[in-house]
Amino acid sequence: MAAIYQAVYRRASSLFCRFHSTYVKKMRYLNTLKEDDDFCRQAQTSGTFYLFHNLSPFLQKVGKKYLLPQLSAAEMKRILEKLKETEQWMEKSVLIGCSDEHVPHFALDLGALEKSVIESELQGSFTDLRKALFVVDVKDSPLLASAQALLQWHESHQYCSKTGQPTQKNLAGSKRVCHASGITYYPQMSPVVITLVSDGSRCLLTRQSSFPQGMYTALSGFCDLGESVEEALRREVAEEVGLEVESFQYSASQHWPFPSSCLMIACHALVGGQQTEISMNSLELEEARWFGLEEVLEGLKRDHTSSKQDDGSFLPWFPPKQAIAHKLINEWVKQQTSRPT
Ligand SMILES: NC(=O)C1=CN([C@@H]2O[C@H](COP(=O)(O)OP(=O)(O)OC[C@H]3O[C@@H](n4cnc5c(N)ncnc54)[C@H](OP(=O)(O)O)[C@@H]3O)[C@@H](O)[C@H]2O)C=CC1
Ligand SMILES: [Mg+2]
Repeated sequence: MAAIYQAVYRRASSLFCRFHSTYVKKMRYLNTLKEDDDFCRQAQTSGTFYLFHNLSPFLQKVGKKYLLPQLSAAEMKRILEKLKETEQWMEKSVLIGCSDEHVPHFALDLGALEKSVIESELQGSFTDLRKALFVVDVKDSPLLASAQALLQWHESHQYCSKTGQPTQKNLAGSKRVCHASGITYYPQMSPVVITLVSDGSRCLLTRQSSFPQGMYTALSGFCDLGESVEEALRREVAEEVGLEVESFQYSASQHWPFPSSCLMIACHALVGGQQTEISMNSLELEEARWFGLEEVLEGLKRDHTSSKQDDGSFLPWFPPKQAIAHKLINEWVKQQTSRPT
């Protein structure tokens, strides 16, 4: 009985919170969808769907642009009918957001179904995320990354790690439950500190051997269990380049889906003017060096194609604006150019 009252309460509060801002109403609506399967099932009939196929998002190329189409529930049903599948498939979707007008958005992976039929029917193609993320409109990248990450999490958490029994997704896909052990599993992100180290007039950028040739970025590292962001930042800078951080400042954070979901916590760090000699951990890094303002300004003008020189060498370039390292580097340039001379 309590569950019914709870559901009625939630619906009533979401309907009568007219005094709240659009944002608050939106967050409360999304929370109700996550908590109330019946409410979410009902909402699906008026929702929109982003399609994936084995974790590759469906994109449509229009001219030079790559669009991220949203299918209506009716179009979703038509596609499933064409594939001779039942509407039940829609319940395999996961909630990834909603519009200000409370139209819920879902992501659905049709990986078990015939890809070519869907692509020809919808006039587009399923595209690897590592490409898709950088060709869609930059405002769509975070949604694409989180949708794919949530679908990937469900795919890799089909069984309870305690009982080995299958786990069940709730309608919105915000959790999975093992009914044998009663354990609830929630999607996780691994916290990573990414740090642009500066000595006041230079910034320290690094390369791993796995990076595209010529690309340098800020150093980064996963937080160990039990570590604060501060402790992880100091440890990673000491571990990777042998320097001691004197002070640091939080900048911003970002969900990053590669290789699996990380929460990038971006900071600027200052090292003491005297101890700036880098001792690089060559197990982790291929290169780590100081960059002056001029060299950074030049690098920001390049990308992976213009970096390559006629003699086969590569001039430094930096991650694109979809990566939070780009923001750190631009903030450092602003700091440098606004310093009193
Ligand atoms: N968005 C952006 O601007 C940038 C994002 N990144 C991302 O930051 C992440 C971390 O960068 P990286 O420098 O490689 O990290 P680290 O410096 O921590 O080194 C990677 C090592 O961390 C360990 N590790 C891997 N996964 C995890 C995990 N989930 N939790 C704890 N430890 C882990 C592994 O060590 P072992 O093999 O010993 O287990 C791995 O070899 C990467 O996913 C990278 O894609 C990096 C730079 C820029
Ligand atoms: Mg690292």
